[in-house]
Amino acid sequence: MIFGKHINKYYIKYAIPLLLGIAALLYVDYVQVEIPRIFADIIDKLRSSSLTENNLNESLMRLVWIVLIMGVGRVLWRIFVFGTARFVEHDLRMSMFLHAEQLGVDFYKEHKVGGLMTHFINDLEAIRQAFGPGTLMLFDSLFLGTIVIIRMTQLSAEMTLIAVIPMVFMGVVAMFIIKKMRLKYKLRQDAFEHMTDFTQESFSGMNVIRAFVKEAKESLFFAEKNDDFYKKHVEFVKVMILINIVITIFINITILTIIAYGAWIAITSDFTPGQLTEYFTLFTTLIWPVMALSQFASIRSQGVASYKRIKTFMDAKVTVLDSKDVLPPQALKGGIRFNHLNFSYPDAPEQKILKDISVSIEPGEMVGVLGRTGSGKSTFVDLLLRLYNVEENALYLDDHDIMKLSIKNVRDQIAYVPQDNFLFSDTILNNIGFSEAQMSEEKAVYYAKLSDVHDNIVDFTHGYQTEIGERGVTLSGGQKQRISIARALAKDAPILILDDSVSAVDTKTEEAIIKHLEEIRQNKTTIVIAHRISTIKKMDKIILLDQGQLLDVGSHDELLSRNTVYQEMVRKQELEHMVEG
Ligand SMILES: Nc1ncnc2c1ncn2[C@@H]1O[C@H](COP(=O)(O)OP(=O)(O)OP(=O)(O)O)[C@@H](O)[C@H]1O
Repeated sequence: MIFGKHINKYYIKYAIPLLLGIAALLYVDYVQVEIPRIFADIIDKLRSSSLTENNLNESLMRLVWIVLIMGVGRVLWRIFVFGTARFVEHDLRMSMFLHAEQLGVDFYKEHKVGGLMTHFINDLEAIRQAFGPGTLMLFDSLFLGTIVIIRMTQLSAEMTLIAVIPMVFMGVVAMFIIKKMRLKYKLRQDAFEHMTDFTQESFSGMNVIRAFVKEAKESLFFAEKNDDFYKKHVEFVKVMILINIVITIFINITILTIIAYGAWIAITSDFTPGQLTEYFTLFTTLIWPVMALSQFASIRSQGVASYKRIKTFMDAKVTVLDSKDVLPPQALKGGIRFNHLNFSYPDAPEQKILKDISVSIEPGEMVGVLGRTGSGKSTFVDLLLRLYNVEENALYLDDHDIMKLSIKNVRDQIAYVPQDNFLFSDTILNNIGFSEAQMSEEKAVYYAKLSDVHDNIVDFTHGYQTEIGERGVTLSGGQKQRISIARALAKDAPILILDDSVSAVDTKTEEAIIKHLEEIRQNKTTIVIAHRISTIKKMDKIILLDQGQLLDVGSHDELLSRNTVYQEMVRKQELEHMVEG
């Protein structure tokens, strides 16, 4: 059993199956205690030669019934308690994923993917164990332990006192060890997280490692993390073993005491051999609740440590949220206005990335964004996607302050080709059709042709059904870029943003794509970040950024006639072009 604000709701949601499971468990415990009594009865009747065939059959029938009830009961509590724990794990994983989708770019900058994966695998498993087997062990040990002790006390209060005193000592010692175990488990999980982080990053950067011939160095680093995890794991296991040793020692001491004391009272009093047998059987039945209690403590301490880690993740603040006075969904025409906008990234508030930007883009305009590397071009478009919060009245979509529009509303109206051209490990068709539930191949072909990638796709053996990524083909940088463009075009949104998205294609392909954009994006706003002036030369407007400042806005001819920085850029690129021949 484990409690916490992210878990408590599941006790209510799954109260019925949980209660049914616990009821089945308690009933099994209740009938189970009857077994020693039946054996004692048979033994005593045998000793006094009063056992008849009828008596024996009756006792055997009772035993059969008890075994049957226990069998059915055990299946029931497995289904209800363990099954519920699986549902809880499933639901919690779902809400963790939903939360992960809400968390902002700043969170993913701070937390590594490998570590987050540990929450979704190991920590959830520890919580499931605490919720399912943990709950079962707690109820089982408390209820079975109590009824066994009551029955043992009825048989011999003195002997029960002797049996229970070591158990109490054992409980106290175990409590100290369990506290230590919780700490060791946390250290083990942290070490595991570091190892997973490192592994994930090494796999992602395998080509860089190979290119720099750094396999040996990486192996050494990995060995360090692996050794650390091994040590932490062994330390944790040592404490687990210690607790088992303590329990075993105390139980054996108690068994020895009971045998000696039981034999003595059997000789000196009217305690019958049947009663002594029942007492021993009850005591052996008591071993399970004691073991279960210690296992419960171990499972729970792991569950609590894992829950704390998951809680930190679940409590991570979603910083980009809809404002309280959010407007109802608006159909946007594609007008954009920056109004003296200043922007700093949340993790570096002192460093101004965009400074006093004021510029307007009319609906349907095709706009190029140009600037040296690091001048703030990606930041400029990221703000349009509402990936970050901006000051009020600093950025407008049509006539609406972006901060007053719902995030969904904003993002629904924008199609985006990211700089890294991320594609999913799925078919090409599903990648192009990402904005729709199920895009027809015909439609995907239309957009692939516009992005000049159709001919490449049909060359693959499985065409549009070709799997991309780990399980499928590896695409070239240019192919990836063009599939990303097709995916964005297929969304057919009022605003389209291409963040340096034609850099990996040759000039001819680039020209073809831009021409297609001009044709199909009439009356829809298109923003293209580029490094090559040739990409944006013919656009309605070019926004020139430099060190986060808006240097100039105008057509190619206007900028060429008045802006020295632009003139210099044109001159340099013409020279490069000539050198490339
Ligand atoms: N998440 C972030 N946190 C802090 N600073 C950032 C973050 N992302 C970018 N920056 C900084 O903001 C500045 C502008 O970056 P941005 O990516 O917008 O430039 P860019 O013009 O698109 O560059 P490039 O042409 O190389 O893509 C850079 O100095 C960069 O280091």
